[in-house]
Amino acid sequence: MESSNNMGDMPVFYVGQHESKRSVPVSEHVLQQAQDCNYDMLTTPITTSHFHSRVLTLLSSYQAEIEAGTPGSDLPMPLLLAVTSPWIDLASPDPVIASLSLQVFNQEIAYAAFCGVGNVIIQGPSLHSIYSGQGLPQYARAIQEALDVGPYLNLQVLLPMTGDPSWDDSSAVMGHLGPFARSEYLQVGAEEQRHEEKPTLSLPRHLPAVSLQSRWCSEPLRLLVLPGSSFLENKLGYPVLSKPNQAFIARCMRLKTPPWLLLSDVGPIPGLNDPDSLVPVADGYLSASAAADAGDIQSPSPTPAEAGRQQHQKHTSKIKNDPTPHLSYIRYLQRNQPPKSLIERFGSGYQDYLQSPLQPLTDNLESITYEVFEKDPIKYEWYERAIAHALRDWKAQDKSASSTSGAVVVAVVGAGRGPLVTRTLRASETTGVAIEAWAVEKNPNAYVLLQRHNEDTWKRQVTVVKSDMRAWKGPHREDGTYGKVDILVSELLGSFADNELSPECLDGVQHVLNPEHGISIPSSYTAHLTPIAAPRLHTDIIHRLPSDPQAFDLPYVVMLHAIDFLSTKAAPPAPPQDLSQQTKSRRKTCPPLTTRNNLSRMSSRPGNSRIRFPRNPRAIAPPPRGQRRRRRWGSDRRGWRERAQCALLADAVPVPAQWGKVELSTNPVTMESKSKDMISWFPIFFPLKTPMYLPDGAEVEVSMWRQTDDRKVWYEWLVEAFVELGGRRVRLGISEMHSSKKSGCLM
Ligand SMILES: C[S@@+](CC[C@H](N)C(=O)[O-])C[C@H]1O[C@@H](n2cnc3c(N)ncnc32)[C@H](O)[C@@H]1O
Repeated sequence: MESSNNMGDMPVFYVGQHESKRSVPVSEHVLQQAQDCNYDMLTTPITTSHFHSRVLTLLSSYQAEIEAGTPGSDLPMPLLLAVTSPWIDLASPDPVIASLSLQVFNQEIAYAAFCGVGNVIIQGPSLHSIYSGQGLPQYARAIQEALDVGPYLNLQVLLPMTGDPSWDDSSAVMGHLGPFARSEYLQVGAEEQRHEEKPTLSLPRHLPAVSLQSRWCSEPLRLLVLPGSSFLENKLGYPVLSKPNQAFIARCMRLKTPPWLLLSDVGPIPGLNDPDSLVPVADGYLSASAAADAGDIQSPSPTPAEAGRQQHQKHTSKIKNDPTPHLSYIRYLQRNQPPKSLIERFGSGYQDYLQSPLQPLTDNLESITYEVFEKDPIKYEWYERAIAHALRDWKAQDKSASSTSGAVVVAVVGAGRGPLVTRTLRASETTGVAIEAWAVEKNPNAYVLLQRHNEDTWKRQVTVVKSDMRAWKGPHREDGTYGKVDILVSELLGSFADNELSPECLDGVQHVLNPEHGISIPSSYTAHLTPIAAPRLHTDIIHRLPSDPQAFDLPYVVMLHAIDFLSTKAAPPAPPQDLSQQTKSRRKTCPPLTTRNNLSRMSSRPGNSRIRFPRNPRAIAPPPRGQRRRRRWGSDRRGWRERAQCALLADAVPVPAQWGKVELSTNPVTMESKSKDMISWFPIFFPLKTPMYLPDGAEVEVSMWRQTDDRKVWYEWLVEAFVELGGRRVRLGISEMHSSKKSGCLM
């Protein structure tokens, strides 16, 4: 499809067409017509209506036989030589219906596999079986069996977006086997509920709460079904989607693997009866009025009669010239997606991509890695501001400097290829405060570049030292003594504040700091932690297990994307921090936390931390070093009676560094306001081998240890879940103890 936009920066929509009662077999001609209309995919039923009638006849004669006499347990089940459809009920509590459905299903799968079909869409379990749990295991078993029958098939299970039957827009499938289940197998109340069950699933006309939408975005969503009933009509009678539905689609389309869109029951493929007719291509170029939002999005979903009337009106309205108005609208949405942001463009290859944390202390980074760091459009700018701020303060407060010349001594420790040195020199120039600049780097290859920069760019204003900062004695003076440093600039903040071992490194260089006025930039930093659901990441790690049995015992650096925050309750504001205290110590224990997203702060000090995620978040003072800290969080109430999928413990960190008023943050709650577009750090993700299921409102308690021995540093983590029952706190589950000792960071 041509476009005036740069399509490389736009999400791509793959749109298919589905007719639940497709009468015409999908021939080459049909495919050709669909392609001409600008559809990317087409569904084809594996069964025919003739087959469906045969199964129903078979079932009724079998049931008549049962009524006529008592069937022996050895009576053979109806034998089927057939294929399947959405009218089977794999999760039926009635063994006859379940068995019949399974036979039909297996035939369908086997035939699809034989035909070499790649993707099979399977009706999910009914809402009743989801709610009651009845039949779900046998449904899961059937899917497992299907995977064995067709190991190369992609099975796509259709599920309702919400468990509330009022959201469910679909009409009951004629001849569905479910209602034939015998009453003795149904749980009390199930019969009454069953008429509400809608065996199709789709984007409802009115979306559920944002928290539930987020949950779906964290799932491996492959297909988004847009039934005709999810569309509204605007003033001109054109089908359009409500604003929330547009927003949800836009959000899904920005996922690393965006789902395909399936337009369901929005009319037939046009022009099939007239091979010579010219079918207009749905290219998405709609007039503003044709694509204008509908005014009344509160109107209920149409009844079948309403839907029929609407269908009729469509044919008589202005849109009759567009035989595929729904497709035209979706293509219009595609054309009008906002271009990708800076972070989306930079991070497109990194989204949900698990990486082992770098170890810049043991490994010598390559030039290309430094190059990636240096692409950050914010970090270096903010450092320069902070350094300028510190220099101005120095002058304003008339503090004595550590150099013999009176210049303020600034040392960049861990200088890499030198971007912070350049920024330091620039800050000195703009503030007019003279400095004596030092650059310390242990990577011998980066050291070569630093020397070259000093010759070519910095006009020999910098003294470059090749040394581990822990072994550096400070600025070497002509008389053979070692001086002190006034401002120590470092950038050793890993994803969890210290996976680059900044505590160890910075502890080892503290002795060079001017004891009276010396300051560190950053002056402090804080790690945050929050429980998340990340089913895609979990699956990814499972796939690594055959080649890496320790795959669950490793924290991963990852640009989190398709995840869901499990606790998003508001918490009381944090008490003010004493920044003057923080200027001397770069690692204050964290203040009590509280943010909109309940990200819990952790100190990056070595030692143990125990964090609970409370039902009603409370501020809790940090404990003395080495002791446990307790915090709790509650999982959100989502109005979804099922349990939350899994509580993978979580990252997060963003390590906000703070100098004066300058802060960097990768905390999702504050990053926009503090350092929008910063791309330097991704969070770290602590996986759980066995995901924990959390009912609404459960409490998650996290214990985390930062362990060290003489050689390395590693983490250990464990998660517990609790619920309150009759006023008592009951443990629901506990994870394995995970430990990254085997792949710890070498000191
Ligand atoms: C994350 S990189 C930052 C580099 C540079 N400041 C930048 O922003 O591009 C950290 C640097 O610190 C260096 N480094 C790490 N530990 C060190 C240590 N103990 N002594 C000296 N340099 C160290 C690494 O070699 C690496 O060049």
